[in-house]
Amino acid sequence: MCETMDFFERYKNLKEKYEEKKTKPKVIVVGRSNVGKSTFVRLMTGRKDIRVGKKPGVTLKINEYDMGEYILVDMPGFGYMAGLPKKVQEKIKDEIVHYIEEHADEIAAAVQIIDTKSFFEIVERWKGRGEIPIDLEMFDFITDLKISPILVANKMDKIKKEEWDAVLDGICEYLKCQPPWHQWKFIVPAILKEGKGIEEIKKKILERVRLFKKLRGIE
Ligand SMILES: Nc1nc2c(ncn2[C@@H]2O[C@H](COP(=O)(O)OP(=O)(O)OP(=O)(O)O)[C@@H](O)[C@H]2O)c(=O)[nH]1
Ligand SMILES: [Mg+2]
Repeated sequence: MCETMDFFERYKNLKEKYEEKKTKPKVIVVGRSNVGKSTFVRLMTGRKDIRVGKKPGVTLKINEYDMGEYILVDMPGFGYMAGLPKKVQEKIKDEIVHYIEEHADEIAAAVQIIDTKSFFEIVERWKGRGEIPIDLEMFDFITDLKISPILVANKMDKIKKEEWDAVLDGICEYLKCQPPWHQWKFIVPAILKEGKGIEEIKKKILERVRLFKKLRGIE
């Protein structure tokens, strides 16, 4: 899928449409439950009322935060959520998918966060069951809609420093992107609970938002 990520072309096509409707671009934050989405949104907004928690399933609603240049959208997690029936989990996933489809033309970037250590274990478990791992399904879904991804490999404090490159290259392979990982500008290793990686992610968000606006003729 990496070869087909022609976002420039997409933005250009959208320009005409958006000359009429000049809404602020959105930046969505997606990922499984408990990967650190709200930790990230808290860091970005400085808002202490945003709940983060040890158990999966803390955020159950889609929350939008005005960041000035764009709207940051905190999403509930998809996948397992503590104490929630499967039916509710499915409903939440449907809401996320619906939101992304409905607003696809307004979304300048998607910050997809993974818990790097459990990512491998979960992907293998799903594959073993013959299912498409939900993280990979989400990445495909976003890039199929031609939304520019920023993949945050979070909780890198759980990985030994000398294994970082091999682990990040492994993620690339799962995403069907040729290693080495650092040639793909959309992958950012992070330790969000310590604020590490946040500046790099901010930079990438602003690059995408500004390009999106420029090509849409906003400002
Ligand atoms: N070890 C480690 N833990 C982290 C890191 N970032 C966040 N966490 C912890 O992971 C847990 C979940 O964080 P949240 O930000 O609530 O995760 P979320 O993705 O919003 O979870 P849901 O709302 O349930 O979908 C919290 O206990 C955080 O402190 C990190 O870089 N390293
Ligand atoms: Mg949350």
